[in-house]
Amino acid sequence: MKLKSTLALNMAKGFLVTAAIIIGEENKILIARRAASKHLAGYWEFPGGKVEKNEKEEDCLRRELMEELGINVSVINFFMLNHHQYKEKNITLKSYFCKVEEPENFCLNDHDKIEWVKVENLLDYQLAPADIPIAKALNERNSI
Ligand SMILES: Nc1nc2c([nH]c(=O)n2[C@H]2C[C@H](O)[C@@H](COP(=O)(O)OP(=O)(O)OP(=O)(O)O)O2)c(=O)[nH]1
Repeated sequence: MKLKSTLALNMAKGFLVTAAIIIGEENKILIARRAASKHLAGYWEFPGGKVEKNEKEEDCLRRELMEELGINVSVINFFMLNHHQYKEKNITLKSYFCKVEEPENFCLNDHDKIEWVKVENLLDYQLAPADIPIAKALNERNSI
């Protein structure tokens, strides 16, 4: 039984996922809470999503942010890569600093809540486990 579950874990599907670290007024960062019925429902994340075949990561971010939140973002630069193994899937999470063009026009299609949060308060939220290293790394920087 143990061998079977270990095998199942090793054979879990892998995905490349992008995450946008969107910096707004007062250097606050946008986080969004995953809606019910999604994997990790109720957890807060940096918006983004799975990279499609032949898609550039920057294009994925722009597409996902438009689909999920109805916003146009400019991708500024890459921040960090981390791997995380969930029970059902492995993800390689690549985060990028982004800027939103019109912060007031949000439309929540995949999330039930968004918040602008100071870097030092990010870890007070129930973040998706893969996002905790990102929040920690942001806290370790002197400025964002
Ligand atoms: N977008 C995003 N996903 C994250 C983060 N942290 C984290 O563990 N994930 C996980 C949750 C999901 O299992 C996976 C991304 O899938 P998704 O459901 O958001 O992406 P998607 O819209 O392209 O996928 P789908 O629902 O259409 O299948 O990565 C994060 O900060 N942002």
